[in-house]
Amino acid sequence: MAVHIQKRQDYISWDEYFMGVAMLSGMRSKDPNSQVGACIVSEDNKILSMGYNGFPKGCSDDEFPWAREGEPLDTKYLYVTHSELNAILNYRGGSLEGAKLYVSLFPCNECAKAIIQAGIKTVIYDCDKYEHTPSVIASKRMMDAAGVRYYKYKRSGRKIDITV
Ligand SMILES: O=c1[nH]c(=O)n([C@H]2C[C@H](O)[C@@H](COP(=O)(O)O)O2)cc1CO
Ligand SMILES: [Zn+2]
Repeated sequence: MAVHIQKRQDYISWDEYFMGVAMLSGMRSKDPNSQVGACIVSEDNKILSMGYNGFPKGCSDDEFPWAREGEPLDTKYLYVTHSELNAILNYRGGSLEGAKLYVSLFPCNECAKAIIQAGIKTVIYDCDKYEHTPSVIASKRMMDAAGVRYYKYKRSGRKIDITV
């Protein structure tokens, strides 16, 4: 008689998988203060794109500034591309209509515009450390108006350990 072998039970969930991929992408960031990662997923759970915050192509990580304070031209803010925008721009396959975005930090107002216009319908975020800033308040206002759903990722507490 055939022996029935049960499937593994401790496999990671879709949410752990996609937020894990977003966080892993963020580990590529050179930003000394905030490493942000994003992962765009189709409605049927296929990964479409990933991104992290960094300077645009050709703009050297060693020459452009990483400072948070000082003259505007001497800070990172005028130069850095956010993880969500990078993930949207990295996708060359066509439409993102109806897609989901996993991101380790709540999207700012500029990313919210790109998310809405790209047709992304759901945002799953981890940290919301800038929730009281005008940028994030405006972001939520726009996503509410545009019908983009957003919800906080529920951390499972599972430690995902990969040795590479
Ligand atoms: O949605 C976002 N996505 C994103 O990639 N970022 C990036 C831009 C900067 O490199 C960094 C924020 O820097 P800081 O926390 O030091 O202000 O995170 C920042 C936001 C703001 O919410
Ligand atoms: Zn942004």
